[in-house]
This record gives sequence, structure tokens and C-alpha cells, in this order.
Amino acid sequence: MTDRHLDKTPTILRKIVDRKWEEIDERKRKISIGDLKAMAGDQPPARGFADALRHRVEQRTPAVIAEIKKASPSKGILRDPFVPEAIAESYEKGGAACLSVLTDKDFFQGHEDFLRAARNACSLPVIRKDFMVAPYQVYESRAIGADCILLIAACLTRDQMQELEGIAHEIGLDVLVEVHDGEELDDALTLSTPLVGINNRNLHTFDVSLDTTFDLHERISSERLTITESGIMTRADVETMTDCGIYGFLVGESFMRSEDPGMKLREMFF
Ligand SMILES: O=C(O)c1ccccc1NCC(=O)[C@H](O)[C@H](O)COP(=O)(O)O
Repeated sequence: MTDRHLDKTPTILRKIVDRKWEEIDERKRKISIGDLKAMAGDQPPARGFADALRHRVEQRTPAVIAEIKKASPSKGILRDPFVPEAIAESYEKGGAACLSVLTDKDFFQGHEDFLRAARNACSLPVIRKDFMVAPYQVYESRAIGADCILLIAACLTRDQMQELEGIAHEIGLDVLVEVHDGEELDDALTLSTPLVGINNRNLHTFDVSLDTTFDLHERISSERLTITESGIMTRADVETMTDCGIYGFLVGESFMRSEDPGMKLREMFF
């Protein structure tokens, strides 16, 4: 593993990142980075992910990134049967600003085809929710139709994040950088992306505390956009955030466990 925080990085993230490097090697044997760059270059313009969020936040309306995930390491299977296109349509009707689609197979039972299907079923911008460690994956994200990528500060050095962000912006992708503590936020704030996600889930223990957002949000200037991630389960959770001026949300589990995810979104947020 070539990544930072070797002793600090949560075990689950280290396992995921190790697997990502293997996956990249396997994929490179099938599609070269040159071919992938060409495929990325053939894509139509991306849908503006950051713009869609900013537009809502400026109107002091919740900007919800609604997540499509079948399973997670902390919670196991969340939804079965799982039909990404139906979920995407339901989220759009429910008022989501953007979608987040898990593409990691081994830990989240995701797939790139889920991203393609969800994006084709609606007009919302989509973030590829995966574990980016190398430029190959950034080109691949654009090639499969993503509009934004996630950079998780806990598994990247500052230099790696800057490199991946540079490539993403060069090929028309937005970037959401995710942090869980002050040190990671220091690194995240060296990037130019306006989108800063604060993950309320401690990936060592899987405990969730919304205080993580309140503690770190005050260090994020108003030119950027705070997105509170993980553990938003009720309307009361939403109101606690909006009362503190936080209008960006990334929500998965509570929607995924609901029969009608878009209806659940509407009930919780609007
Ligand atoms: O959720 C996990 O178990 C997990 C484990 C390792 C890395 C990331 C993990 N979660 C990803 C997320 O950040 C959540 O999917 C996202 O914030 C939505 O959270 P929730 O609303 O609690 O489903």
C-alpha cells in the first residue's frame, strides 16, 4: 500500500485500498489507460454536480445527494431486490439534487453498470462512489459517465489528492473531497474543489456522530459547500443541520431501507 496514515488508516479502508490496487492491475490488462483516456474524451459534457448543489444551497434549500447502494461493510445488505434505474427515478421525483452510486463490487456489491443505468434513468448529475487511488480510475469514471468523483482524505496523501483532482478537473469532472478529522480537513482545504464532505462515520469503529460535522464545519469558509455524510436518519437530524446553516447532505441507508426511497427523501427533507 502506497498511501498515507499507514497506522491511522482504518483497517477496512486499508483492505479496500489494497484491493483497489489489485483491481486496477487487473483492469489495465483488459483496457489500457490510453484507451480509457480516449473513451473519457468521447463522453458528452458532464452534468454539473457542484452547480446543482450550489443552486439549492444558495436558496437555503436542502441539497440532497441521494445514494444508491445495495450493501455496506458496516450494515450488510440494505436493499434486495435492488433496481438502480427505479431508485434513480424515485429519487428524482422525490427532489434529490444529485445521485451517488456505489461502484465498488467487493465491499458494497456495487457495479459500474449501476451507475450507467441510474444516470440514464434520470437527468440528475451522478457521483461515482468508489475508492480513488490512481489516475486510471479517474479516467475510468469519466468513461463510464460519472459527473463527479469522490476523494477520501483518509486514504490519500495531500499530493495524491492534488494530482487526482487536477486530472478530474482537466477532463470535466467535479470533485467531492471527504474528511473525518481536522488533519484530513487541512489537506482537503489545499484543493480547489468547493465540495467538502464531512463523514460522520468513524471507519475504525463504524460509530456515527453528527458532532463530527458540527466540529469541522466551522473551519469551512462560505465559498465552499459543506456536505454532511452518513447517519442522517430523521427529519430532526436534517433540522439540526439546517439550523446550523448546513444544507448539503449525502444520505444512503435511511432511503435504501425504505420501500419508496424518493418518498422517504421528500418526507425527511421537504
Ligand atoms: O458505510 C460503511 O460501512 C463504509 C465502510 C467503509 C468505507 C465507507 C463506508 N461508507 C460509505 C459512506 O460514506 C456512506 O455510504 C455514505 O456516507 C452514506 O451514509 P449512510 O446515509 O449512513 O448510509
